[in-house]
Amino acid sequence: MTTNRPIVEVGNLRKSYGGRAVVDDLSFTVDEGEIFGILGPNGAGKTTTVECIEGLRVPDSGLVRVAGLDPVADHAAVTQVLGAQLQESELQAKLTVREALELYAALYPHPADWRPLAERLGLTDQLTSRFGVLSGGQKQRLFIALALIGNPRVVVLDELTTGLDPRARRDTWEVVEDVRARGVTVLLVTHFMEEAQRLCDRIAVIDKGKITALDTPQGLISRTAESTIISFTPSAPLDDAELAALPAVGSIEEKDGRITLGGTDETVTAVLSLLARHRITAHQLRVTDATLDDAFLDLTGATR
Ligand SMILES: Nc1ncnc2c1ncn2[C@@H]1O[C@H](COP(=O)(O)OP(=O)(O)OP(=O)(O)O)[C@@H](O)[C@H]1O
Repeated sequence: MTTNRPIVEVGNLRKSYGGRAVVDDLSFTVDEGEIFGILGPNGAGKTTTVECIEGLRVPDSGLVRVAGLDPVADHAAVTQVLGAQLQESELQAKLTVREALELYAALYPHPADWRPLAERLGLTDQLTSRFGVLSGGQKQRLFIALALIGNPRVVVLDELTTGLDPRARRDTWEVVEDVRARGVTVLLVTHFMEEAQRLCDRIAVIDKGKITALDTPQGLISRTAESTIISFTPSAPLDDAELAALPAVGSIEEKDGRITLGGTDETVTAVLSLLARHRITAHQLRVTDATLDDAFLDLTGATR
């Protein structure tokens, strides 16, 4: 449940390297209790943006606030409200899960009790295991536990499920949903559309350092020119020109007698009346929504 009160504010953020703007005038806010996604192609500036929010990089200009604090000037205070996922190289292989939890809990004045946290993240059986022998999924669970151990109000998860198998990825999603259900705001950087579509309340799509769209997953999908895909096998041949003349038709493909059209809801009605007019039956008629994948490719100008 979001509160519509911004807990993260980014205004006209700029960061350049070697004279090249990698974050170019970014502005957005994240509401308390929200799962906010940042999507974008490689090198788009996602990590640079979240590291400015974490106070790990100093912006060239612009404003960043986390719970009203400046992540650079008030860095110590920000680390008390913001939990960030560690990178793998930041934990020693010989450290056990229990030692890591105790070590990180000691860094905070009011840490969460690590035992229920470990239990919730399914780490209880691994407490005596050394970090170096954990599976990818177990390591990610530990990183989430360590990001949450200081009882943060905001947690930043950057490429959380990269390298995980589908089962571990789904388990991790449930953990993220559970974190949010406890009122923690989640800032999620991801390359996985399914992950963004399932988890995020809103998504900022970043390309070449700029926001190209900011909306709910469904809102982003409905911006694509072809929000609906219609496919069917007609009982008799259909004239391509007649199909192309239908309202809002984008792409038309024909393979082995099966026709696939990209369009909108309006196109579906028009296809059905065209078929009825010609007394043609549509076998195996399928109407599906475009996915966030399609929207992402449209919004970042990438090719399918
Ligand atoms: N410290 C640095 N010095 C020079 N260039 C940098 C530095 N950090 C990032 N960059 C460049 O800034 C651009 C944005 O990098 P960033 O890591 O923010 O992208 P990203 O969107 O997180 O990419 P990815 O999805 O590949 O992780 C890249 O071209 C990168 O090479």
